Amino acid sequence: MTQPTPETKAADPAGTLRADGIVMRFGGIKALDGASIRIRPGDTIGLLGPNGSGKTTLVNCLTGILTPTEGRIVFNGQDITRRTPRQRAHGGIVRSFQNLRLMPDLTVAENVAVGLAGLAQPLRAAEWRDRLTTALAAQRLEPYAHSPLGQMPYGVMKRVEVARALVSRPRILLLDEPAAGLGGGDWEPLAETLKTAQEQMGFGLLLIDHNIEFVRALVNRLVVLATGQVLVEGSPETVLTDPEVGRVYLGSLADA
Ligand SMILES: Nc1ncnc2c1ncn2[C@@H]1O[C@H](COP(=O)(O)OP(=O)(O)OP(=O)(O)O)[C@@H](O)[C@H]1O
Repeated sequence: MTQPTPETKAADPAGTLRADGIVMRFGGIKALDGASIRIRPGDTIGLLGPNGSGKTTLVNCLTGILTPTEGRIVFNGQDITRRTPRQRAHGGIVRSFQNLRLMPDLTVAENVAVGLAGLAQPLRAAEWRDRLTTALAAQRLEPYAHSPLGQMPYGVMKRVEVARALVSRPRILLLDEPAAGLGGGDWEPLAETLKTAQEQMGFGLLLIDHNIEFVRALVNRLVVLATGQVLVEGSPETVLTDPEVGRVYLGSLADA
């Protein structure tokens, strides 16, 4: 089995987000049991694991929706374990949600612009427009900018959700199942646009998705959770051929 690599704090570059030894209890349930992860600027990491293994809980701890029972969240060398989601978003830790939180009666551009509403500093009009235009272009949404979102195909809606996260220029982007519900090759435009945006903007990306092809198209490192602990981490090639990962996770996908 591939062992998680011990990583030293001293090696963290500026803008690194890390979770150290996170335990999260919900009453009698231990959703996380000492999980650690490190996301550096420029990293692209896929977080995999069976249903209920703690993936969303870990992301919720990283973004401040949950305060862990034990362990620390550190960003840019500072302990942010008790900071609110809003404070973390102002620092550049941005997420999208597993279920779309879009407004179908507003246009595509208006939905993307919602991502600018919570910025720490109000933007000048020119900068506001520039960010919106860049985010729409990054997700190839210009042709739909002025159309009501509710009339768009599902694949476009998923790209709107990502553009809404990109518009705030994240340093760390956390995506929870961005390709969920995209059948066939419908995930490919999302993977392409996201990859290009990540390369151009240089943010650290942590991605949860059960679509292994989609994840492989985007990430250069995989972390597999099982029962709230990191089972394995490493390159996609190493992790996906690990017998333990096959048994605990990939087997469950085949059964689904
Ligand atoms: N708010 C909560 N209250 C009680 N139990 C919770 C809560 N949130 C998560 N859990 C439990 O914690 C465990 C981990 O859940 P989590 O949603 O993090 O798993 P996951 O790996 O994201 O699963 P999935 O792939 O199905 O989204 C599960 O047993 C779940 O039922």
